[in-house]
Amino acid sequence: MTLPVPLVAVVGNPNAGKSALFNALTGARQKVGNYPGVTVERKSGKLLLGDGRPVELVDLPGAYGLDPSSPDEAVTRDVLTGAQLGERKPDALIVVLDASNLDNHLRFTLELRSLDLPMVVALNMVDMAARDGLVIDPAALSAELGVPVIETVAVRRRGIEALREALGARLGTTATPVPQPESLAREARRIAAAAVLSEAPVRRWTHRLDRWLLHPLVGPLILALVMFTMFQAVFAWSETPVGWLESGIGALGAAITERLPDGVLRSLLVDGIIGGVGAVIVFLPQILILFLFILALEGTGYMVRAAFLMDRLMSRAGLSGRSFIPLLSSFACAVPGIMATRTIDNEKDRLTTILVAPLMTCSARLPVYTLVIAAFIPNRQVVPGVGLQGLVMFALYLAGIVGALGAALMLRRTVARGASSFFMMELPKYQLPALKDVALGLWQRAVIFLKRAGGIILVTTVVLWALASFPKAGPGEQQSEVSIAGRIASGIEVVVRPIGFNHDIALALLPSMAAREVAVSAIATVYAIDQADEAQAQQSLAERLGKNWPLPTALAFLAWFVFAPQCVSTIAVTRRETNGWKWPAFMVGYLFALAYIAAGATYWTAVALGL
Ligand SMILES: Nc1nc2c(ncn2[C@@H]2O[C@H](COP(=O)(O)OP(=O)(O)OP(=O)(O)O)[C@@H](O)[C@H]2O)c(=O)[nH]1
Ligand SMILES: [Mg+2]
Repeated sequence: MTLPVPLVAVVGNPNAGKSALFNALTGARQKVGNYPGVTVERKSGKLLLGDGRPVELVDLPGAYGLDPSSPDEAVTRDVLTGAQLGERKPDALIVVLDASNLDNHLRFTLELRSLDLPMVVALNMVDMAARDGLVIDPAALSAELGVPVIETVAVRRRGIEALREALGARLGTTATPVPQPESLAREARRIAAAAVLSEAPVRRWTHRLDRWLLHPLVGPLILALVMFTMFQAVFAWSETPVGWLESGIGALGAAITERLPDGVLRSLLVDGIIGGVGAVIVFLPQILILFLFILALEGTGYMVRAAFLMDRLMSRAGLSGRSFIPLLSSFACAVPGIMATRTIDNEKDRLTTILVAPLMTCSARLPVYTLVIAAFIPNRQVVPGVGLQGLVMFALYLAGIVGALGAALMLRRTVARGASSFFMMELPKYQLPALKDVALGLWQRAVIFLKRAGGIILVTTVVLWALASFPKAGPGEQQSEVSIAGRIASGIEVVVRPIGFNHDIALALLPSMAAREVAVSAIATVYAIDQADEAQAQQSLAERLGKNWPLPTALAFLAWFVFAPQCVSTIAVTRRETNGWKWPAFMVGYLFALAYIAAGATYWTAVALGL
């Protein structure tokens, strides 16, 4: 009977280059199977040491530590502790580290040391590190860790021979037990710092910044502060350009009114197109300011950090960090956001992300929020530098995010039950955003917005204008009551009356299914058609709203727009991405229910508070 050959496991963080190293060491002598009872692949191969001794090498799934957060990681832990069915306990380890990610990867190495198995460290990807201006001293690292450290470039087969030799020398020896440090992360950082000979300034900067920006407590606070500043700026910086646009559009309407005789054509142009579409176009500066922030933050490398910070929170809601980018793009529009979920390979993760994406506040809601806020929330400072209006806007965005996390949590427990996957992202270096990229991004945003205004918003507004203009009101009748649109609105009003909505809102709800901004253009158009006298025509839309709507109604309207699935394109793309009507129907149902409840609760709370 022959003794089994020694078993050596290749371990390390995901993407450290384990498989590349495994391939370089074993060549074509590989066997692929499955661990019994789980769908995790077992890849093993034969390796001949320098003296001809054979060794069986096994390529383990990447892991961040011995505390598993996925089935793959559980297999890694079980193999290492000898608990895995169908595997014997390894006799030695090859620990693979990504040199350019040293402090992160060393954490796992330190944890592995507690297994008391002989080990050899492969300091892999030194080519990438060198490219980034990072030089590491393997001898210093070896002295700190108390194990041999070999520099490798797995994909170029560099260091493979040295690694084989070191393994041969190590195999059969016993590891000296080392006490576990109190904090793995701190010890990993200390060792990494001791082993780094030189670092390009940008890497050093990145590390220093990340110490604060990714700090478990300070990091989220800074993120909240950044978002908060963004919404303050949306109001504070836009005042002047919005004023210009408003007076330009006003002047255009006045000029046409002067030149055309009173009639259907003039009403179409002035009340329908200029009044309606113009009411939406004035929000261009705000949208551009919002995207200026988003694009600049992306350009600096901060957005990925934001995703990293959100990952922990999202995993508690049953979403993975992979959902962050789709959800982030949903702040622009849910349609590209939902399409971006294709990168999520876990079906349940993907479905959950699609279903909650519409809760992220898309830029089409911005005009609605801004209009109502401008009309009802006084423009005063809560504390110096912090405006109340920006604060309310921040709260509305936050409500969407909290709603999404809550909904994800519910969905994960019910219709989208299943394990979620874990995801670790590469953090890029910080840099100044490229001016050209930001400018180009803003330009694209402006074009998208104006195309919407000239396309779907224009068409819907004109249709609404027609429905709101005919039949003509007789003496003593209100046009907005007797017109076709008015009658439809009166029907809808019955349903939405209990949550505090009025006739104006009821009228805006249906056309704003085409595009959310139409809520603004619809109200503007109906007011324009309805205006009884010159004095009213002089008032801005916000002023008129402020006079006509009770505050609880306005707040309920805002709450509605946080949750309502008010957009047919989103429903259509959901149908396409989920291959059927089941999930879009479900989405529309639960979001309308949520919106109705939120608006009702807001209204009745506001009424009870005597607002
Ligand atoms: N430049 C460079 N690239 C490498 C090196 N080693 C691996 N890579 C590349 O890094 C990527 C990840 O390598 P893998 O070998 O798949 O990493 P892994 O550790 O097996 O990853 P998981 O199995 O997902 O945990 C691949 O694209 C490799 O080609 C290296 O030394 N230098
Ligand atoms: Mg691998």
